[in-house]
Amino acid sequence: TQSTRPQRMLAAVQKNATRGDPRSVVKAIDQFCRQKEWAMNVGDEKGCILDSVVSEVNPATVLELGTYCGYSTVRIASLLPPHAKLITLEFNPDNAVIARQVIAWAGLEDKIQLVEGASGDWIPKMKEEFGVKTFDLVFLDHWKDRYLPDTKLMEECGLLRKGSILLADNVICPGTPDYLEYVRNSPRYKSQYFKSHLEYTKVEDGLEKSVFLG
Ligand SMILES: C[S@@+](CC[C@H](N)C(=O)[O-])C[C@H]1O[C@@H](n2cnc3c(N)ncnc32)[C@H](O)[C@@H]1O
Ligand SMILES: O=C(c1ccccc1)c1ccc(O)c(O)c1[N+](=O)[O-]
Ligand SMILES: [Mg+2]
Repeated sequence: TQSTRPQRMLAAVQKNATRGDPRSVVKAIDQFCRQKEWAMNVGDEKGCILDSVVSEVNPATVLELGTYCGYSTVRIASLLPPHAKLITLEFNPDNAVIARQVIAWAGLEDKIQLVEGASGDWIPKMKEEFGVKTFDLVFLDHWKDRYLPDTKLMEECGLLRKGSILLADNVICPGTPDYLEYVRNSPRYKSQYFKSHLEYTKVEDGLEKSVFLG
């Protein structure tokens, strides 16, 4: 039977990356996506911006919306301080199966909790299920029409504190116009655009970094 792109991506990781070496996993996936098949990972160019924001925030608690195969999950977790925790949400079970193996290959299982299910269902349960108070950093990279409703939901559930950082992928391509308008015009956020390109292409895209002001 025909394999899927995530399965072929995992095979490339297991073939070309070193177990326990997160950076080699990131490199193997980027090589696969540049040389073999495009895939919707945040990628190497925007990934460098992601790295710089993670390093600057040095978060103890991170929420990622949209795991896919775990590329950005591994990228973020590899930069976290000891005892820091990353919760990543993925509602496609086939993707979750692959992501768990990519995360294991990188040796980052202890820092990452992959939760299978929809963000809208799980965000209201974060406190009771995972003992989370607030998130220091949220990486938004799931379906683009969910960025705004989930941001409002996180506000309502008290998951953001003064200084929490939202980092959103794809604000230009495919685009998240309602989210962008909200974080750029709301008095509750201070927003900044990081111009870049759609992963593995020359098409313009970028990340929007928004600080929650409380
Ligand atoms: C662009 S991919 C994530 C890429 C990943 N962040 C990376 O850079 O490697 C988007 C993923 O979000 C998942 N997704 C979309 N909407 C979701 C939702 N509401 N809750 C949970 N997962 C969702 C999709 O199944 C898909 O795997
Ligand atoms: O929506 C797409 C998409 C649309 C059409 C075909 C393939 C992907 C996409 C493209 C680049 C991204 O970085 C990304 O996060 C997504 N996504 O699905 O969330
Ligand atoms: Mg994306």
